[in-house]
Amino acid sequence: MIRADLCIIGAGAGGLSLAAGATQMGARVVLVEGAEMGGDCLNHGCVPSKALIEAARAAHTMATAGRFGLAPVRPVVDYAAVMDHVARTIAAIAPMDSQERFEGLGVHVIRGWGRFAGPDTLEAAGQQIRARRFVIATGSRPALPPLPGLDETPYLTNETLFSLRAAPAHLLVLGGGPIGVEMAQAHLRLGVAVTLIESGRLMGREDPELAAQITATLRAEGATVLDQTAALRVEPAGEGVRLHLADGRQILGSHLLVATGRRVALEALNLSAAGVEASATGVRVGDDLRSVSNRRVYAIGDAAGRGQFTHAAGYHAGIVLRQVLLGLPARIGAPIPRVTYSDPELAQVGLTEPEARAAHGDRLQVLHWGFDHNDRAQAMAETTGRIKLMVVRGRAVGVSICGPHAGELIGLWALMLGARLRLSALAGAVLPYPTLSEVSKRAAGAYFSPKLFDNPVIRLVVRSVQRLLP
Ligand SMILES: Cc1cc2nc3c(=O)[nH]c(=O)nc-3n(C[C@H](O)[C@H](O)[C@H](O)COP(=O)(O)OP(=O)(O)OC[C@H]3O[C@@H](n4cnc5c(N)ncnc54)[C@H](O)[C@@H]3O)c2cc1C
Ligand SMILES: NC(=O)c1ccc[n+]([C@@H]2O[C@H](COP(=O)([O-])OP(=O)(O)OC[C@H]3O[C@@H](n4cnc5c(N)ncnc54)[C@H](O)[C@@H]3O)[C@@H](O)[C@H]2O)c1
Repeated sequence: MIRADLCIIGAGAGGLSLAAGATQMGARVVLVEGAEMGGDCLNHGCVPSKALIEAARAAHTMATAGRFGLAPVRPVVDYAAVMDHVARTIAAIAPMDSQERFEGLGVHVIRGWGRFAGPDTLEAAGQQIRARRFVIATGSRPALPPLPGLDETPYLTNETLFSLRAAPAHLLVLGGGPIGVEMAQAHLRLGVAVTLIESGRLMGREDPELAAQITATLRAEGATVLDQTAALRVEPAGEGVRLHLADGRQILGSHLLVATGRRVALEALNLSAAGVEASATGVRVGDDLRSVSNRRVYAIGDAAGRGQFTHAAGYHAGIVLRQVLLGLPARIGAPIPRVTYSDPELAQVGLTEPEARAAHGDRLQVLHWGFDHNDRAQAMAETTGRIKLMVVRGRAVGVSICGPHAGELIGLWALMLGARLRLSALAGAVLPYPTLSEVSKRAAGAYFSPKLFDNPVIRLVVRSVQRLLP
């Protein structure tokens, strides 16, 4: 029997953050991992997808160099070599998440699938772990749609896509969320024919106007985007797959990528033995991330059902660390930004315009600023997109950005919303010229422009003061 203060199940983004913090603060920590150290983000998620996107961006820059007066070249793509870049990127980051590093920090790492044997006991790799507190950090897996024929048809998910060595001739992407959109555009730019099939609206969670910009860009780059399109069934067809659509059309592709959402990975845990309640979206927890039915148990990251992002998992780790190590209260509540790494990028923090309108009605003011009015974006010849600020009484309640490096720009707004800063704080700040960050300042400034300019009272005051000045 191994005894510990804290037993963490899952060595992904959330579990590793928590293990590193807890052991360095003096707790006895056991970390249980059934598959690869680093979890989804490192091995099958953020890291490989962003490495592929960067290769695709380089190809796109070459192909569109004409905008800078350089002869555009359509690059010869060595898909296997691109996947080597993806593998090298994972390998470069992996040592930070490795068993050796965590053992060096003092964590007891057990490689095996964890399964509860009671309210305070977990079994893994033939060992029993009794801990004061357990943290479920088991992440999520691809959710497969109930699509007739899928079982008999070869298909890819994010868990197998990055192992391909030859470029698909025609990639069918089922699902137009962040995974589908990012992987569709990356493949398109690497010379692959892409058809994206989405049953609803592409990027359905995002601001409709900005999401439409992404759809338009994908189409302009050559993708076939079939939104509001239901797939009826799928079947193998020679070396590839045939998708039957509800409208009677059939699409033939060489590969099918299923990107229709994620389901939390809780099956292996035998939660009932520990009396831990869960739903389809995750372990049932309060804002303190503590199980509502077993107070020894917490859940973080995708398993907590409160947003599926690496930075959310890291944030959750901090919330639990405070409670289980120091016995202090802590609750989630910070605004969690999200970014889809399409080009242009689509970033969001707080409420979208429809959400803000529903919550704040007539008190809502929506301010815009276009990247076409930004000098740096002009120099980069990347002027597509805009920032939208949802403002209530001088403070932003939500920010949506579609444009170059939107993911870098949204960080400032996560701070503005999290610290409840007024727009005047940003409008009064001096930002370097020429930077993309000026779109944020100009949008904030737009809140004050009507109050300062075209204002008869201000004009009267200025005229009076001017008469008095020597
Ligand atoms: C293609 C793709 C791209 C993504 N891109 C981004 C991005 O750009 N930015 C972003 O913020 N997020 C991104 N995400 C989401 C991000 O990967 C997840 O939100 C994040 O990995 C969640 O971390 P986690 O710690 O909850 O789970 P994971 O990182 O999934 O780790 C869970 C770990 O638990 C292990 N495990 C499961 N069950 C057990 C068990 N019973 N016993 C022992 N071990 C177990 C698993 O093997 C796994 O290693 C992406 C996801 C995908 C699929
Ligand atoms: N850049 C990032 O931060 C990033 C990137 C990738 C993934 N992620 C995380 O992973 C999560 C999962 O991503 P995802 O894109 O798989 O899921 P998602 O749930 O965000 O999107 C899935 C899409 O598939 C569609 N769909 C579902 N069933 C379908 C069917 N049968 N036919 C056609 N379309 C169908 C849905 O309408 C939806 O638009 C994201 O929500 C996000 O939290 C984040």
